[in-house]
This record gives sequence, structure tokens and C-alpha cells, in this order.
Amino acid sequence: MTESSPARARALFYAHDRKEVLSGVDIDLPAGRVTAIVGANGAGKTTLVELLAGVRSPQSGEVLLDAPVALVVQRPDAPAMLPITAREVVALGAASPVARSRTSGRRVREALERVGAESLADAPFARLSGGQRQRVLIAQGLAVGAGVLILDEPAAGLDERSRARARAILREEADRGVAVACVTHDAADIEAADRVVTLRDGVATLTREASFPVKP
Ligand SMILES: Nc1ncnc2c1ncn2[C@@H]1O[C@H](COP(=O)(O)OP(=O)(O)OP(=O)(O)O)[C@@H](O)[C@H]1O
Repeated sequence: MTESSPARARALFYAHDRKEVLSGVDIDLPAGRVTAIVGANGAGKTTLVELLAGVRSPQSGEVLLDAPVALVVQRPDAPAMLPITAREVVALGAASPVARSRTSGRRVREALERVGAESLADAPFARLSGGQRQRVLIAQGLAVGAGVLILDEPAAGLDERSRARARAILREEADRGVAVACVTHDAADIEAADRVVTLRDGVATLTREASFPVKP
């Protein structure tokens, strides 16, 4: 089966300071599929998704994008320094040039509802718990409405119910044709993914491809 992959990377090299982390990574993120990106601590998963999302530029190799990318970051403490509400954090996603501004109010509401955080909309982001912040950041990624959605450890800090909800949301996005990628250490996330890409020794290997999407 040929699948279109709106996000691809070829022969990516990246070193932090002089330490080489990625040594020729090839990866495809197919539309309509959930790809789990796995690997040991320090394997370079965050570095890879930052390259795919354009947060960093590769030192050699290329990232090929046919659709905008939304990245849900791993550090929920970052925007906690800003005096803004949960709704405003999500609105930053809806205000992205990718999102259609005319519908941004509705997009923000829908995104908060999908992660079960509508009651947190007016709370200062800094006062939320780690898990609540994580849900709001997932909502921010949803509000972008991008063709590629990449999440860096979305399950971190979430309780089991919220993890299951996050998995179901990723499946819904894939069913809408979005190319979804999820950095994870969570066994249930890996089981629920269609494809698993393992990063080890600076290279990426596709280690499993399910024939059919696995419903959570
Ligand atoms: N800004 C930075 N400056 C220097 N070294 C860094 C920087 N960011 C990451 N590294 C190093 O690069 C390597 C890969 O880090 P990265 O965060 O990409 O790994 P990871 O697979 O996401 O790890 P984890 O599972 O622990 O989140 C690690 O050895 C890390 O210490």
C-alpha cells in the first residue's frame, strides 16, 4: 500500500555541541496513521521532532513537508512563566497562520472540550497542575488544525483516564487524515500506534507496521 507522507526526513544529522545525536535519520510520517517514536532516554527523540517541526534546522540532511506541522512540546513549564490563561494558551495555536482565524474562537472551545479542559479555560496557566497543563498543550496542538501533528511525550504527567483520552484523540486526528507522530515511553501508546519507529545509535528503524489501525 502506498501512502502519502506529508512529513519526511532524509539523512538527518544533528549534534548538540559536539555530541552527535542523529547520524543519518530517515523517517516518513504517513497521513492517516499514528506513528510512535520510541527509544531510550537521550536517544534523540526530542531533537528529531524539533527538526521535523522546524524548531531546529538540520546540520545536514533535509526535512520535506507538504503540510504545516503542529508540535505539542514536552516542557509544560515553559509557558507557565507567562501570565496567561489556559484559553489564551490554546488560542496561540488557533491564531497560528495555519489555523483559520475566522473560526478561532470555536476552534479554541472545541479543542478544550476534546481534552476535557473546558472548565479550566479561564484559569491562569501557571496555576494548573502538570497534567492539566499537558492537556491544555494538547488542545493548543489540536487548535492549529495542521496536517501533521507531533506530540513529545503527551502522556507525561497524565493519569490513566487522561492517557486513554489522549490516545483516542490521536486516533481521531489520524482518522481525519492527519499524520500523527507521538514520542512515547508508554506501552499502551505503542500498542495503539499503527507504526513504531525506534531511534537507536543515531538512526531510525521502522520496527512495526500494523495492517489496520489499532483502535484504543
Ligand atoms: N540543548 C541541548 N544542549 C546540549 N545537549 C543537548 C541539548 N538537548 C539535548 N541534548 C543532548 O542530546 C541528547 C538527545 O537528547 P533528546 O532530548 O533529543 O533525547 P530524547 O530521546 O528525547 O530523551 P528523553 O527520552 O530523555 O526525553 C541527550 O544526550 C541530551 O543530553
